Amino acid sequence: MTAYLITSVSVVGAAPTDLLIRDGVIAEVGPGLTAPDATVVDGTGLVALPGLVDLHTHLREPGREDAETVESGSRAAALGGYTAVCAMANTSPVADTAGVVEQVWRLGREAALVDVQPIGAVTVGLAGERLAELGAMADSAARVRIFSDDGHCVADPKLMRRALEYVKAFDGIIAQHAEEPRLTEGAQMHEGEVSTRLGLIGWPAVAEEAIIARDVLLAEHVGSRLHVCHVSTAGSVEVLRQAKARGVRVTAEVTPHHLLLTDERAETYDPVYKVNPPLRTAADIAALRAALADGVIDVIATDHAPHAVEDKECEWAYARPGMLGLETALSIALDVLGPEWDLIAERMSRTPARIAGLTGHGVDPAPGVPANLTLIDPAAHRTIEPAELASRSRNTPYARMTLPGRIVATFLRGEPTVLDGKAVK
Ligand SMILES: NC(=O)N[C@@H](CC(=O)O)C(=O)O
Ligand SMILES: [Zn+2]
Ligand SMILES: [Zn+2]
Repeated sequence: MTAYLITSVSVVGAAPTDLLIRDGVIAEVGPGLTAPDATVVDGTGLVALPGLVDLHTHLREPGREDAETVESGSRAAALGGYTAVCAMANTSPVADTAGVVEQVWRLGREAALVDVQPIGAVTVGLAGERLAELGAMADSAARVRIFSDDGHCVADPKLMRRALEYVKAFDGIIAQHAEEPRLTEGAQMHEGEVSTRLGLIGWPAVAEEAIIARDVLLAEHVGSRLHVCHVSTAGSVEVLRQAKARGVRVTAEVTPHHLLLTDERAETYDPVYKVNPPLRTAADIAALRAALADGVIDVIATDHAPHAVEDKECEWAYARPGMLGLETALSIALDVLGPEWDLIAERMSRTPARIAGLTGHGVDPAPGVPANLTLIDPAAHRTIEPAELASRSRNTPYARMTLPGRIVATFLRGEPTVLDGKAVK
């Protein structure tokens, strides 16, 4: 194994120091280190963060390898500064058995660009009718701890209750896509002034808020862990704030796009802006940003949702919802939060690693710690060109936008997956 000496790097915003990586771990931290056998990486002007961890990634394999594969999504993740991603279960076949989650886990190991932690489905085929083999997935080689029907809501309260009860035995989590389906039939975008003007059927904020309110009560009743996916409204933040104040075991995520983009994007009729939950209003964005700062929202998760050209470059009504996120998330966080490195490390690495139970991730560089880290140049800017992304899909909402920050290097257990801003393999 090659040793790496990263010189004059700011660790999570602190004064510059050197980091020596040897045998997969951080061997030494301190100014003026020497190591003749090590490859030197000049860290001047760069910030080192614990490798980012994404709680919500769609890798599309098995089933839609034309849109993304475990390998292409892993490469996109590494280029975005990630060292671990949790892969959602809405594949084809659905990841609702030990066999499928083990296949995804194995593909992740083979790609060896990030740690791929499969999420298991809550219900068979995401159909919302009966529980999947949660125990078998938990006991499998993939050691699944997070279960989600993401893409669909576990709408039946009895099933949701049983799922929460079931995973309690192994401290599992149910990650809910909060959408009351009866309130979003035919919905195309956020229900509000813009949807009225455009004449599109709206997806009301209350469809999300009603499910979160119900689920925090169920989680409280059962004493189980609930995670709320892609929180998008100010009202959801208030429900979560109250639940957390009561001590409910609930965590929540927000996506980069819900922190930046509003429903006015729909005026372009460009389906790249179609996503679930939909882009909301400036007031929602303000509430989400405040909740991220004060901890009511625990993490930024990408909801990286690659889609093939034919599923996206069509009429708005027929386009699939979802947008890319892995390669731009840190830049959006930097744009939205500013150089608040400790907060960024907390929301994008330490807390998601803790929620997912990924030991060895989400730990700041220090002697003896697994060398999972990313180096960012905060002063650099880059213009997003969809064709240059590592993802197999092109549906980024940030095309031709100039964003702050550039990932210079990412290390997974001491081996670079990205160097000089380029994927190593
Ligand atoms: N976010 C989306 O709009 N789409 C996701 C599913 C989901 O996260 O609900 C997808 O799988 O494409
Ligand atoms: Zn979802
Ligand atoms: Zn999703």
